[in-house]
Amino acid sequence: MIAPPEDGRLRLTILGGYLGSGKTTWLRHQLYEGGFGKAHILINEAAETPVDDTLLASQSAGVTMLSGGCACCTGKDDLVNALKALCDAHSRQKPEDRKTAQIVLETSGLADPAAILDAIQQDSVLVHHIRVAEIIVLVDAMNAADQLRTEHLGRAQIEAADRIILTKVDAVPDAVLATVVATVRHLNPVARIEAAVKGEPFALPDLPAVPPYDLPRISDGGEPIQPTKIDIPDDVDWATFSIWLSALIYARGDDLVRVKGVFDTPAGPLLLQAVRKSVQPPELLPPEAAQRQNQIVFIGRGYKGDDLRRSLDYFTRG
Ligand SMILES: Nc1nc2c(ncn2[C@@H]2O[C@H](COP(=O)(O)OP(=O)(O)OP(=O)(O)O)[C@@H](O)[C@H]2O)c(=O)[nH]1
Repeated sequence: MIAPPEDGRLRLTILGGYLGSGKTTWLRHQLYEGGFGKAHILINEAAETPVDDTLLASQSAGVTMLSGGCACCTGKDDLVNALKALCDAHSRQKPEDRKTAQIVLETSGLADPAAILDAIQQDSVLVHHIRVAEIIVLVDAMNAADQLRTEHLGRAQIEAADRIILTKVDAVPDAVLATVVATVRHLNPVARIEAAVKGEPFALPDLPAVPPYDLPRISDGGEPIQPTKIDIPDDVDWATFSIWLSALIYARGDDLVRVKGVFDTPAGPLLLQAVRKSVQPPELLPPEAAQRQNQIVFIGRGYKGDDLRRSLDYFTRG
């Protein structure tokens, strides 16, 4: 998609990418560097998980959480209404502020950016007030092989992009990176391909010419990926909980695509997360996140939420 010239409409950037691909990390860095000016941020998380707004609030003009489901399907109306509200506010701004105003939509990891673009273009009000400037899609170089072989959505996201940013390139050897680049290029021959490490731009090295991953034919009709939120009891024994969580991720990491939780600790709210079997170092959050503590969200397929709850209960209570 080629962005039309400036025409007084409010500029929107759609930031997509599969679950855990690094969207919040990248956006945080861009906002810190002033990359999107003082943009208004719309966040649509797959599981009402509770942290991205606190991570992004301080560097933006404002943050709106869209928690009524994925913005490309069940949450489409919420997205359209939120965009209309922002258009209203934009039309009341002073002319000099209107020129620089913009929106960044961080989609849920389960959203197809093409469907979001379609929803905007199909709305007779939005199409006159919003200009979709760019669709940026982040691709996790560490997990791309698994995701692209098995997830139809991962491929659809890449196909929809104007710009693709490969993330976690610090964690993969050049041989893997070369195959990821070849695969992304095969899926979307026209998008610009860049790379980043924890949000910082990273110059791609000269990579050998290699064939793309062999991608089997898959349909998008498989078992849907679902979020399950579990409240962790305040009196949980943390050592036992950690063992349970590690064992669960080790045993079921291929089904649990994403795990994200915020826990109350004496040092403040602590964010714990994993992308498939890769558990990330814990991160202390700003104190505002404290109201959402002791909740963990699992996003995946092939298990029932109640089974997870029972397993945790059994393990931690003996
Ligand atoms: N090594 C490495 N880790 C990264 C990089 N970018 C992100 N991460 C880590 O990957 C994990 C997921 O990053 P997020 O930014 O939360 O990903 P997301 O796409 O916003 O996740 P969802 O909103 O749940 O889909 C975090 O633990 C990040 O620290 C990177 O370039 N290198």
